[in-house]
Amino acid sequence: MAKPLSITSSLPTFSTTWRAYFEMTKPKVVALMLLTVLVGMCLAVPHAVPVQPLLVGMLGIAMMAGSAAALNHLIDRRIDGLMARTYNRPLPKGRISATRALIFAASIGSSGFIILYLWVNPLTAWLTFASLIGYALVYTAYLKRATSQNIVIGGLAGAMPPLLGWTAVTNELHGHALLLVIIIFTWTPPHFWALAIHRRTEYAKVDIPMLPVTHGVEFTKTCILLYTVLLAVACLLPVLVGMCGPVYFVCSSLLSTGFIYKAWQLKYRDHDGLAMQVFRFSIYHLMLLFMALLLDHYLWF
Ligand code: HEM
Ligand SMILES: CC(C)=CCC/C(C)=C/CC/C(C)=C/COP(=O)(O)OP(=O)(O)O
Repeated sequence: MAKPLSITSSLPTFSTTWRAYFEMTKPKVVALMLLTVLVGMCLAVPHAVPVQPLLVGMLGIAMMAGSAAALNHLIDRRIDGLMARTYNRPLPKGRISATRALIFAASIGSSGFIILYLWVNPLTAWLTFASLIGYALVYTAYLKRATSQNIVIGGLAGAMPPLLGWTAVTNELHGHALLLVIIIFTWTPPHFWALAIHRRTEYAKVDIPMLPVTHGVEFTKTCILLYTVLLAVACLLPVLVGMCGPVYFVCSSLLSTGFIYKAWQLKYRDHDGLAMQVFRFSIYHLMLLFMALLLDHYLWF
């Protein structure tokens, strides 16, 4: 017997709509960014971080990063709808309209800016705003479609969070914070190009000039390997300037060795699945590296 037709089951509930908005903020990416913000805050002062910049700063930066991510969903809705990895996102699936997405991004972005400006400091508010523009407009709307170096240049916006954490607490720029930015900046290409190798046919289909599409898989694998070596050098800089001690040195050396080994395997051992292994490894690498910075800081002082 045919099942009775349910009208209500196809209507969006409060919880599915809420989940769709949440999904647009790229919560897992923003969560890892917030860890790097926290580390920037903790390393900025030898004592405990004051509660106000800690909580309010994290909230404001999270809101503006979430807004940048929602704008990325809005700008990319057409190509997202054509790629297997992204076709199910709220905008291409019609779970949220473009107007509502824009209102959502503008609301959380402007609220985040006001929170940072009034209750943290204007320097952090403006730097976070620059990161938002860098990711949502410069990278997404322009670089992504214009050059195979899109994520190298655009990666600067995603690398900013530890500096934002630092300025939230001190209200000034410092060379040590820039070293943390350099680490994420050199980490981004191997992080993303590994995924881009795996998804190259989809990027080619929508005419996005990602490196494996424009320069081929072998060249991209070589670049990934070179960037993991560059990243290993960048990871040593905090030790060389006396910012970090032996705990960080040991942990970061192990992580660098692991990442170079994975990238080496990707280049010289041809087997399916290695690219995604490198991508997943990159996420654990960054998370553990920043946890090591934190551990070292509190054991060192
Ligand atoms: C321009 C720079 C970056 C690009 C192009 C990029 C690209 C990507 C892409 C395409 C994914 C999606 C993978 C999927 O849907 O399965 C992803 C996942 C991820 N990225 Fe990045 N990324 C960048 C920077 C960053 C930064 C700075 C962080 C953190 C500090 C980060 C953390 C993550 C995490 C945690 C995931 C996994 C998310 C999940 O499992 O849902 N990424 N990245
Ligand atoms: C204010 C501030 C700190 C801003 C940072 C914003 C932010 C969330 C950056 C994340 C970088 C990222 C996930 C890029 C992927 O975009 P993509 O379009 O290449 O990937 P996609 O196809 O998965 O959307």
